[in-house]
Amino acid sequence: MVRPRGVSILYIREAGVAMNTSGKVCLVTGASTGIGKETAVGLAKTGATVVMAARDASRGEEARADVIRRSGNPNVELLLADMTTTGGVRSLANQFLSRHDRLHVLINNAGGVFKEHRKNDEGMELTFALNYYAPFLLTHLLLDTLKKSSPARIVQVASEMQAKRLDIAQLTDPVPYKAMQAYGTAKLAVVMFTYALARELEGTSVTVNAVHPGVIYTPQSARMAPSFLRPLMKLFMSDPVKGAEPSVRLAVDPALEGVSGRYFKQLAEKRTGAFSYDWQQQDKLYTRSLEWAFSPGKVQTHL
Ligand SMILES: NC(=O)c1ccc[n+]([C@@H]2O[C@H](COP(=O)([O-])OP(=O)(O)OC[C@H]3O[C@@H](n4cnc5c(N)ncnc54)[C@H](O)[C@@H]3O)[C@@H](O)[C@H]2O)c1
Repeated sequence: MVRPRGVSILYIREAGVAMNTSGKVCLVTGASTGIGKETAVGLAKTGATVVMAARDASRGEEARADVIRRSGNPNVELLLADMTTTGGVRSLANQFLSRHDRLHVLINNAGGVFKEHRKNDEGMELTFALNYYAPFLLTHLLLDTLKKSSPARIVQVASEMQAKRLDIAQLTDPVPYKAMQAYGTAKLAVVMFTYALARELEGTSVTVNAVHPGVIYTPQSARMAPSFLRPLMKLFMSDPVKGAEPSVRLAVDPALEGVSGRYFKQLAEKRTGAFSYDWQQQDKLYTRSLEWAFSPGKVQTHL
């Protein structure tokens, strides 16, 4: 492995924490733009090997070169996958495992809103597939490796925009489809998954936390608004460097060692809605998701 130029312990000014991550491997999804790309820069600055997952080869390569240039760390890799499909997520896990037998930090960052109702080949609506199911599946495909590498951390990039409750029977293909409602439901599911997984991982040294990155001007937030409003949004919203700070901190701050099953609004721990803490609902969601992922014949989504 090539050592990053200069130092192995860096002071991360943005996150305000000192850490040594050289020799550690971090995987960041949705790393070619926005918060994910800045998270890759932040982690690369700590000296870690950073594996960036992206969908598009040329955008991904461009982003990788930029992360190397800005961090001074040459140990930055790129993997390609479309995370709206089960095959894409499995391919990402396989590509990762064919290169690495250790994973210390998994940042499930890829996300977005599909304005139109679209489904993947398995009949799963795409906003749900990308924001909830992809992180669920990827985490499980990499869980043994995370355990083997522990202490290890999983960071789920959620959102403040969480639905108040969810109906498991309606999850995979909500009808009628309302884009922001589907996004809020998927992000609630991510938070509930975080709490359930933290319980599953009790007794191990693998932690999992969810985070709201703030209100950040990125390609995704820009796409959600009419073009005439974008300059104004850019003026009043935070930039992606700020949006990456919470993920970087949750990934590597030594003060958070052992902290698990929590939700952070930027850098502060917060409570989420009452429904998210209902462990019976969490378990229902978890069990159903395991069936989609690992029981042949049950991947079809109408339940
Ligand atoms: N920007 C905000 O204000 C805000 C607020 C709350 C939560 N978030 C969350 O932060 C995360 C990052 O979003 P962002 O704002 O940086 O937006 P972004 O559009 O810059 O980043 C999203 C990333 O996900 C990737 N992605 C999208 N579809 C994909 C697919 N099918 N396969 C693989 N990768 C795919 C994109 O390539 C991109 O790199 C998302 O999970 C988003 O929901 C953002």
